[in-house]
Amino acid sequence: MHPNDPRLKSFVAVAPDSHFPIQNLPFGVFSTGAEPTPRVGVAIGDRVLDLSVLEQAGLLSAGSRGGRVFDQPSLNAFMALGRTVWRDTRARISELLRDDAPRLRDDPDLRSRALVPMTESLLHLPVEIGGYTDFYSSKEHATNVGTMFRDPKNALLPNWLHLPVGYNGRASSVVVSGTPVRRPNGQTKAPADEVPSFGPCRKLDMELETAFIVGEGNDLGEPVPVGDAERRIFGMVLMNDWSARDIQQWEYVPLGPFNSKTFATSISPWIVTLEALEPFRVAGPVQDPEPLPYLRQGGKASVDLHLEVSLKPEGAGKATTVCRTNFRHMYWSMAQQLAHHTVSGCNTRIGDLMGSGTISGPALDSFGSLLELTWNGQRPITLEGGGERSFLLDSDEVVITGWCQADGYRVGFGEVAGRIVAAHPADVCP
Ligand SMILES: O=C(O)/C=C/C(=O)CC(=O)CC(=O)O
Ligand SMILES: [Ca+2]
Ligand SMILES: [Mg+2]
Repeated sequence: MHPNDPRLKSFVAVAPDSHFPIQNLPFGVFSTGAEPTPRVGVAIGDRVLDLSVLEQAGLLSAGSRGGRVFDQPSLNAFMALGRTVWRDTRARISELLRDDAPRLRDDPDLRSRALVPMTESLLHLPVEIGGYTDFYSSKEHATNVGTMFRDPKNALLPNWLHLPVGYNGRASSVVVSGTPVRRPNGQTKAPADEVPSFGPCRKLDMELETAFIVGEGNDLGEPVPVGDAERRIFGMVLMNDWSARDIQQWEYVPLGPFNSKTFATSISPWIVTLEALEPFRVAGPVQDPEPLPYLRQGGKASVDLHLEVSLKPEGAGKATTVCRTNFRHMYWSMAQQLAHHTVSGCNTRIGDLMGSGTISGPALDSFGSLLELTWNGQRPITLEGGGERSFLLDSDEVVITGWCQADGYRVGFGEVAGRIVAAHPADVCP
């Protein structure tokens, strides 16, 4: 049976609302208190399947030609083996986890070493990220920000419908879910101020995004054709592109965001493979005007991926869901983003992270940032259990989650979470 077959069941118990049924099998890097060396695992129900244990037991042969690939602190070595190996490995893992497969199921010693409770696992950044690019591919988001930051009458800039706008971000500050996020200090200047001042960001925001991870790079000078782009994508994660709006608004002209987005970018720890997302592929929005030939892509360019953002102040009994939306609203696809990124001859490398851009939908509660949800602070959000928010306060926690819904199970991403910690005192900063 194909590993995406809805009839598959695992001998590992999987709750119906779990994000990690046997049809998913996302890859990540984890460690435990008992074995603190990070290694590669796959999520199944509330367990992590330790691929380094299976590899050592001779049950996985992915790295047979290139040494051990799962006994590694990142997925880069495994990704380097190429797409056929990614697919064969996922199929092999699926076989080993099936409820009718005795090899792992009936070996209590191997099972206890290979299946680790997720609650006992520390999840790490799954890949070594050499480069990080962030796109700007939601038409609704670009229209909203253009309206607030620039000219409501010309909210969408003239290039926007012709190319997937993006900028080169900062790979060094990409962190895994759960890492605290320190409020940045920086320069700001409100329109009424005569000169800029220095201090903690007062408009700290989140951005709901997904990102894809390049699994096969391209050589310098060799663009990736749009039709060849998807087979190079290993998989997707959830991403929160934390943004300091007051710093951004002053600094971004004319080269784009700089310090306002480099203090942290959080990603979810499990990489959901493009293969697992295959059953949920859908067409994206109609593109009018038709893009130039190098960006033309037919077929199911998008994914029906439900997304939610919640906000929880420290000590609050309950989180408030502030956004519900769907990845399928995105105007520019991942393949178009990669084709455009490389059309100049720019090379990409295994492990490069490509952010989708903030994912906003058409409805008022489907906007993917507080900037849009509160309309730059003019319409604060009411929190469950009292209080309101325009932008993030210290100790607030933001959690992004997302899943594809099948009949009776979910192929999900887990979550990406981050809590805000107070800025360093501005007077001790240089
Ligand atoms: O329109 C602007 O000036 C800025 C927009 C953003 O901050 C969004 C950005 O980081 C790209 C995105 O996430 O869509
Ligand atoms: Ca962004
Ligand atoms: Mg960032």
